[in-house]
Parts: sequence; structure tokens; C-alpha cells
Amino acid sequence: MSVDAAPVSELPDPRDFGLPVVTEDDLPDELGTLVARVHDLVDAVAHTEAGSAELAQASATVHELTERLNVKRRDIGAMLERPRSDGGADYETLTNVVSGRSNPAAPPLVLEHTDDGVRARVTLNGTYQGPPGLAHGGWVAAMLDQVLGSASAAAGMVGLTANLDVNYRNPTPLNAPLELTARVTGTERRKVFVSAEIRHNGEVTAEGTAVMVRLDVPG
Ligand SMILES: CCCCC/C=C\C/C=C\C/C=C\C/C=C\CCCC(=O)SCCNC(=O)CCNC(=O)[C@H](O)C(C)(C)COP(=O)(O)OP(=O)(O)OC[C@H]1O[C@@H](n2cnc3c(N)ncnc32)[C@H](O)[C@@H]1OP(=O)(O)O
Repeated sequence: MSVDAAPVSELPDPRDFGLPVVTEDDLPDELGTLVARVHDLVDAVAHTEAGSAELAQASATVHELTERLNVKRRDIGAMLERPRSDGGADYETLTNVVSGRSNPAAPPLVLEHTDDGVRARVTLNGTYQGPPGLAHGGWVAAMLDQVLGSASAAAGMVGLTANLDVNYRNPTPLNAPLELTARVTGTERRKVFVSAEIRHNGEVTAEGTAVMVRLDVPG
């Protein structure tokens, strides 16, 4: 693959795109606890066999809680800034549906940088079900998209997915540890070519490739 655009060494600052930025200090520990509990709540709701009275009471409690939390809402698009050891910063979308720190709908995918890209670990509960007992193919694609985008960003090239190809090699299990790996395989002008796999017990369940198109910083 030809390389005729040098990767930028620094990630763009989301503020240059007009996005609000928060730091970990802005996030109370209690938010993390709430997110984890609501994540479990969604699973409980999806699978409960409780009776009518119990369900009615739970609905009222949840409705009241929703109204209380909605009193003060964060702007959509908020980015979380995390300082890096080299003095730079990493950014992640706070409510990203796959890995967002404040999103109870996120599995969540926990990402780390590796020598050649990124690795993520995740266990999907029963709310990510597609076929009985198995992960939904759309979620498999979403998780691949996330690590593919993150691998591009980790290499200093933040972009949007222009094309995503997924091959489902084996069923992806629920309630079992999964490992995702992704890396940049080439660049061409603003295009960044990336590839990724999902593994369970070392066996590939799905693999994906994407073309990310690098974003130009406004101005
Ligand atoms: C939003 C601001 C964010 C700022 C954030 C700052 C810091 C953030 C830091 C970290 C973030 C970390 C991780 C992110 C991780 C994961 C996120 C998940 C990824 C997603 O979930 S993302 C959502 C889904 N995604 C979209 O919502 C895209 C919709 N789409 C468009 O917005 C445009 O379509 C765009 C921008 C893609 C291109 O538009 P454009 O006008 O800029 O560029 P243009 O068309 O000129 O193409 C330039 C070159 O790409 C080639 N090209 C174009 N399309 C192609 C295709 N389909 N297949 C193959 N090649 C293609 C052309 O052929 C040309 O190639 P060539 O150079 O060879 O001529």
C-alpha cells in the first residue's frame, strides 16, 4: 500500500471541531457506579419474569429516576480527554455506544494501545443477543468498527469510517470473554486502511477491514 501522506503525530483537539471536552476529574466516581448498575438493569429488564405488581413499581421508580437525572444534561458530542504519559492527550466520545464511559448501553469495550495498534477486551451480556444465545451481527460489526477507528486514531489519524467489510467466521458467544485487535495496514492520501479481528479462546469469530477517511481540522 502506498504511503503518500505522513500520519499526523498529534491527535486533533476536539475543541477545534467545536466539541465540548471534559476530563476524568469532571466525572464523579458515582457516575461510573451508576452506569454499571444501569447496564445491569437493562439486562435485568430484558430477562425478568417478575409479576405485574413488581413491574409496575419498577417502572415508576425508573421513570422518577429518569426525570431526576434529566434535570441536568451534558451536551451531545462531549469528548473525554485523558492525559498520556508523553504529555499529549487521548480523546474518546463520552457516550460512544460501544466504549463510552458514561453510556450504560455500551458493553463496554475496554481499549488499550499495543505496539502495532489497539487491543480491547469485552464480555457481552444477553442484551446483545441476535440469534438465540449468540451476539448480534450488527454489534459484532459495531465493535469491529470501533477498534478499527481507534487503531487509526491511535496512529494519529482520526477519521470517519467510509467503508466497512465484515466476515463472520464463527458465532460470537455471549457471556464469554472476547478479545479484539486492530491495526493500520496502510495509508493513501486521506485514506487509512485498517484491519481487525474478534477472538474467543484464540479462535477468530469475525474479522473486519475498513477504509477510514482522515478528518481535516477546520481552518
Ligand atoms: C467529528 C469530529 C471529531 C473530532 C475528534 C477529535 C479527536 C477524536 C479522537 C479520537 C477518536 C477515537 C476513536 C474513534 C473511533 C471509532 C469511531 C467509530 C467510527 C465510526 O463509527 S464513523 C461513523 C460512520 N461513518 C460516517 O458517518 C461517515 C459518513 N461519510 C462521510 O462523512 C464522508 O463520505 C467521508 C468523510 C467518509 C469522506 O468524504 P470527504 O468528502 O471528506 O472525502 P472524499 O469523498 O473526497 O474521499 C476522500 C478519499 O476517500 C475515498 N472514499 C470515500 N468514500 C469511500 C468509500 N465508501 N470507500 C472507499 N473509499 C472511499 C475517496 O475515493 C477519496 O480517495 P482518493 O484520495 O483516492 O481520491
